[in-house]
This record gives sequence, structure tokens and C-alpha cells, in this order.
Amino acid sequence: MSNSPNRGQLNLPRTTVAALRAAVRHPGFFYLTGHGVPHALMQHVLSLGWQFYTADDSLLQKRAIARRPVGDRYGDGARGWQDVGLDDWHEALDFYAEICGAEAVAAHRAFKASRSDVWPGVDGLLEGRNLYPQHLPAMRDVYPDYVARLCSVGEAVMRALGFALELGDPEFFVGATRDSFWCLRVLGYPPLPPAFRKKEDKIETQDDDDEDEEMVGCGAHSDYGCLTMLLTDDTPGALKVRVAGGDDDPNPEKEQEKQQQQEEQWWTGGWATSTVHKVLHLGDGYRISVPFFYEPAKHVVVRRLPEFGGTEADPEVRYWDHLVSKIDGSFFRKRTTW
Ligand SMILES: O=C(O)CCC(=O)C(=O)O
Ligand SMILES: [Fe+2]
Repeated sequence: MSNSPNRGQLNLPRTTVAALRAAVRHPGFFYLTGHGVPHALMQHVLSLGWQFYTADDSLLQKRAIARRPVGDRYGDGARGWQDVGLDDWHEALDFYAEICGAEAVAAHRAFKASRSDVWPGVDGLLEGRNLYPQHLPAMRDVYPDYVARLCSVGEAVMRALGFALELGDPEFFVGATRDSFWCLRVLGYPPLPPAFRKKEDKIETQDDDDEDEEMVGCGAHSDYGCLTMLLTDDTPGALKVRVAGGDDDPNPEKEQEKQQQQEEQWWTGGWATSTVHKVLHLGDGYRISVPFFYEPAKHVVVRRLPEFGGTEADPEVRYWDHLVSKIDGSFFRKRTTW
């Protein structure tokens, strides 16, 4: 890193940059401190989530902003509340960057027109406005403030990452994520029904990957985007991160996940790790977590970087297409019960 001509422009200790480099390689998770987001704001974000899920009239409120398919009232196929899933024992309230204002709408139309061959049938997906519960007016003020602050933190991490990975243009990630098409999820994990809790205990004491057909808080997956900033309440030990395993691991399920990760690590050709993790919430309380996904802008084309052996011949994916494929294939499968 000392060879980098731009090193002096990054106002971070050398040890922090080195730690970031090591962490994104393995295990792909790290604690971020000194980020400047006020503790009180983070607590407020969590407490609003908790109120949303646990207030007496919450079912009515949740249904009023339920996620709906494109063309159904306010539906854009992505935003709003969704009930606990078929496989995952959590509910979610999802927010995304909004496409609003004449200029942004016109740019989005032009962008879509140029991509009309891709994803036919999902016109209108993600084009709605964020939905807020009426009984929690504070959410409408607090969440956008939180998102704005996390976008600043995201930019700072992207800058540090450009230096940490010794890119020829250390601002490359900053540029790619400017105008981020971010996503904020407010996840609510009710306690598991007793029958499932027994199974959960079994999973934990046996193989960590033995959860076939079992109900878990959130099944094993690796995040599909760029940087996830996870805020959780103080429920202990629910998030499990897989740090073991490796190339010699014979488990075919793991092979599949590894393959999945490769797709998600395009910029670095798999050098950086999108680590598999899951949620096992065995407690009696209602767990809240608020992941914020800091992503590239819609139009950004992601391809392996030359610094990581990339060439013009490498496959590429436009972030928007990647996102639509994930939402279409993943969130849409979830059960709804109303
Ligand atoms: O709830 C958590 O702690 C993690 C959630 C998660 O992994 C995700 O939303 O991608
Ligand atoms: Fe995740």
C-alpha cells in the first residue's frame, strides 16, 4: 500500500486499511466502529421496527402497507411488508431508493427502453414509493435520515476499500456506488414455534449446514450486493457466520453456495468473500435487525477488475438486471397469508 501514489488522500490509519483488506478477503464480515452514526438514532431505528411488529394493532397496519404485485394498487412488487416466509421465520418491511423527480423518471425510462430485451414482464418493478405505517409517523422522518447517514458511511467504506484493494483508481468503488440503488430491510423475527425450536437446537449441536427442510430465522445465504451494513438489537448469538470450510469441503450444498458467491464477487473475481450466514433465533423475545444494502447505481456494469485479472472478455452484469433477477427469483417466492 505504501506504493500507492494516492495513499495520502485517505485519512485513515494504515492499520485500518490493512485490517479492511484482510477482512473482506476472510471472513467477509467486520465490525465497523467510529462511523459517526449516533447511537440514539440507531436505537430509534430499532425501536420503530419493534413497535411496527409488536404493537396491538400491528396486523392491520402491516396489511395496509403489504407488498403488492406491480399493477395492484400501489404495488411495485418489492416495497412494503411481507409476512413470515415459507422457509424463513421472519417478516420484513422493505424500502429501496426511490425513482422520483422528473429528471430521474425520464432517465429511468430511457434506461429501460435501452434494455427492453431484458426482463420482459417486470415493467414497473421497483418503481413505486416507499410505504410507511400510519401509526408510526416518526418512521417517515427517522428512516430517511438513517439512510442518508448510512450512504455517507457506505461512501467512506467504498473509498477505503479502493485503497485497501490497491486499485489503480482508488475512487472506483465510490463512483460505482454514487447514486446507490440501496435497500433497507426491517426484519422481525418472532420466536420460533416450540416444535421448530427443538429442531433448531438439534441443528446447532450437529452440523451447522444440516438445516434441510427445517424452519430457521433466515436460511443460509450470501448477500447478493456490494456492502451490507447490519444493525441488530441485543438478542445474543442469533447471527451465524460460516468461517470454516474451504476448497476441500466435499459437501455438495456448500459447493452450490460457493458457486453462488462467485457470481456475487464479480469485481474481484472471487478474491473478496460474500460469506454464507444465517439466523438462528432460539430466544423467547422478538428479534429486530435492520440490514442496509449499499449497492451500485442501477446502470453500473459489473465486471472483474483488471487488478484482479479481469479482461474485456470476462462476463459482465448490469446491477439493475442482477437486482431484478434476485427480487424476481427470491423475494417473490415468499408466502403471503392475507
Ligand atoms: O437478521 C440478520 O441478522 C441478518 C439478515 C441477513 O442476513 C440479510 O437480510 O441478508
Ligand atoms: Fe444476509
